Amino acid sequence: MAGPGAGLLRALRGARGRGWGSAAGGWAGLRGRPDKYGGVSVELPQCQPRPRRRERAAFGRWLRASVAQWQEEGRVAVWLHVPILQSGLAAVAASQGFAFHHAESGSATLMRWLGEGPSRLPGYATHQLGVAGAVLDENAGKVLVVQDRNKTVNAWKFPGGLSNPGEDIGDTAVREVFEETGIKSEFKSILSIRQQHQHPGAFGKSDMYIICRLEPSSFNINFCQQECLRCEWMDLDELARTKHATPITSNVAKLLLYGYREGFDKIDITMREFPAVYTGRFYKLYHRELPESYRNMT
Ligand SMILES: NC(=O)C1=CN([C@@H]2O[C@H](COP(=O)(O)OP(=O)(O)OC[C@H]3O[C@@H](n4cnc5c(N)ncnc54)[C@H](O)[C@@H]3O)[C@@H](O)[C@H]2O)C=CC1
Ligand SMILES: [Mg+2]
Repeated sequence: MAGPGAGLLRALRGARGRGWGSAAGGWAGLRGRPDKYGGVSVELPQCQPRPRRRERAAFGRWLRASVAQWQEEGRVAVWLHVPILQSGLAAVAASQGFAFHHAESGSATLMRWLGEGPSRLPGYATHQLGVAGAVLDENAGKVLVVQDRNKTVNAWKFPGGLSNPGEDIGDTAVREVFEETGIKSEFKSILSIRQQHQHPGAFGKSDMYIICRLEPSSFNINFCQQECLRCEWMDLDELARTKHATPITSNVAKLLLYGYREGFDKIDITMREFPAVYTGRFYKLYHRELPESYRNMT
């Protein structure tokens, strides 16, 4: 058979080459992969075109029989990974008690709890992370501030933005400051963390907003016209007093001024890096200064 339907039919006929006459149709060859929590995970094949009524009906029969089998085996949950072009199968699964757990650009993951009592399956991402940089020129006592082009109230704030997947906090601050203002800088510490729920800019999810202390290594502003209306080096003392700043910016400006005058050790949450035991990667631990005698305690 030629044409775009060939891949789908081949995939659906499965490893054993069973035809559409059998109850499960081509899905008979598809197997679930057990996970360590007692659940089972199924990847539906990537194939085109969209499933028609006959394929959806065969999938529904296969799913019903498979779920009954997994229940008999004592499995507590089913995870179903559905490629976006097969989204019609998500509707079939929904009619059998499945619900969306999360989606990436090319696929959706559905879940169904089979265990006793209410579902104990964990939710997906609950927060987005925004990071801003308070870049302080210590010689001049000036701090870098911007006004957002897309906000109705033009209050001063620190340049910043959303973290990319897999990006460290300090790297987001340095990148966003450079993209929005053209200023190069180095991460020194975390100054504050704001958590806000049901955030309109986070599609109703929670928002974590971290402000870092950065040290500049360049001083000529070349700000992004799309994102910013204005960008300036402002006296830190003035930023701490002005009414034309967002409340978080005002509070952190006061904190930064206190550290500038009395010593950054009073305000800094610094970072140390450690090897992660399980993944073989490194993680970053942020905390207030810990004296050497405590660090090396055994
Ligand atoms: N209190 C403060 O001083 C402020 C804090 N924040 C925090 O900063 C972080 C986000 O910083 P941003 O500078 O906003 O991020 P960002 O610098 O990564 O920019 C986000 C971009 O996405 C665009 N965008 C956002 N939603 C969109 C949508 N629905 N459709 C089309 N385009 C969209 C925006 O116009 C902007 O260009 C958050 O954590 C937020 O809570 C943001 C503004 C003020
Ligand atoms: Mg921004």
